[in-house]
Amino acid sequence: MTETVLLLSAIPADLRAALAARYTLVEDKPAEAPRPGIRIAVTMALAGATEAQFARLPDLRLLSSQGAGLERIDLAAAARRGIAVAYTPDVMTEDVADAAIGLMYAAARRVAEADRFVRAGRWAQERMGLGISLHRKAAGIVGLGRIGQAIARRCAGLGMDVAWTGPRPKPDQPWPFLADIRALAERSDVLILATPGGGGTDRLVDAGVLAALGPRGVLVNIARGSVVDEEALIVALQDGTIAAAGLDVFAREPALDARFLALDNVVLAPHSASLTIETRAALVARILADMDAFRDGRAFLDAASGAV
Ligand SMILES: O=C(O)C(=O)CO
Repeated sequence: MTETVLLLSAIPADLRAALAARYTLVEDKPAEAPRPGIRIAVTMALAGATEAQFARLPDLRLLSSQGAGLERIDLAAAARRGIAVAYTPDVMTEDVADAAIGLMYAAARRVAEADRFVRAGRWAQERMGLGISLHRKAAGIVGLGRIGQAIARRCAGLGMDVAWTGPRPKPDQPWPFLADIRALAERSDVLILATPGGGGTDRLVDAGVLAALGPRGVLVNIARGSVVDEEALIVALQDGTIAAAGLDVFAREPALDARFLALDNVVLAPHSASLTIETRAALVARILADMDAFRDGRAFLDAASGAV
C-alpha cells in the first residue's frame, strides 16, 4: 500500500503529479477532526503551517514545504512535536538572483515600458523617455543570505559597487556592511531586497528609506511584500521620490494593490522569480528526495532541528 501524504495547501500541478505517482494524496479540510496515521504533509512557503494544524495530525513526522521562506511555518511548534521540516532553499538561489537582476534592468532601462511603447504604435511619433544607467552604479543588498550573496556576485560582475545590510555583519563576505538600511539606501542607486520575511523585517523599507534612495533610485523586491511599506512605495513611485521599482512580491498576492497597475515606472511580476523549467524540476526532485531520505531514516536539511 502506498503511504498517504496530506496536502495542507494547494500545490503546483508538476509537484502534485510527481507526488501522486508515488503517494496517495489527500487534501486537508481545516474544520476536520484529528487525522491519525498521517506521517507526511506538504505545504508551500506562502501557505505555511500552524500549531493548530500540527495538533490535528498526531502522527505527523515530516512537513515538506516547497520554497525558501520559512516565516509562515511554526518551526518551534514543529520542533516541540518532533516534526522535521524539509524545505527547498538551495535549488532556487541562482534563478531568483537572476530574476532580481532582470527586474533591476527592466525597471532602470524601462524594458517593459519600451515593449508597451512599441506595441502601442507610439514609436513613429514619439521618443521614448530616458532610462537610468546601471554600470558603475552602487547596489545595496538587503539580506546577504544565499540569494543575497548570489545577487551581490552578479552586481559585482556587472561592475557595480556593492554594499549590504542585514541583522549582523558577516566578516567572511567581501562587500562592505552597513548596519543602517537608510545609510545603505543613501549610498545606493539600486536597493535590492533579499531578506527573509517575518517579524524582524516587517516594513523595513519605509518612506524614510525610499527618500534616502532618491529620485534616481531603483527598488527591486524578490523577498516578501511585507518587507516594504507598500503605501509609502506607491506614493514614492507616484511622486518621483524614487525613479522606478521592479517587484516580484506584494503585500497581497495575487490581489495586489490596483494602484500599481496604473504606474508606468514599476515592473510587475507574479511571484515568478523561481519559475524556470530547470528550477521547477529541481524543486520537485528535491522534495521527493527529502521524502525518500525521511522514509529511509537518512539525513536531510531540517529547518525544525535548527539545521537551516
Ligand atoms: O521560496 C519561497 O519562499 C517563495 O517565495 C516561493 O517562490
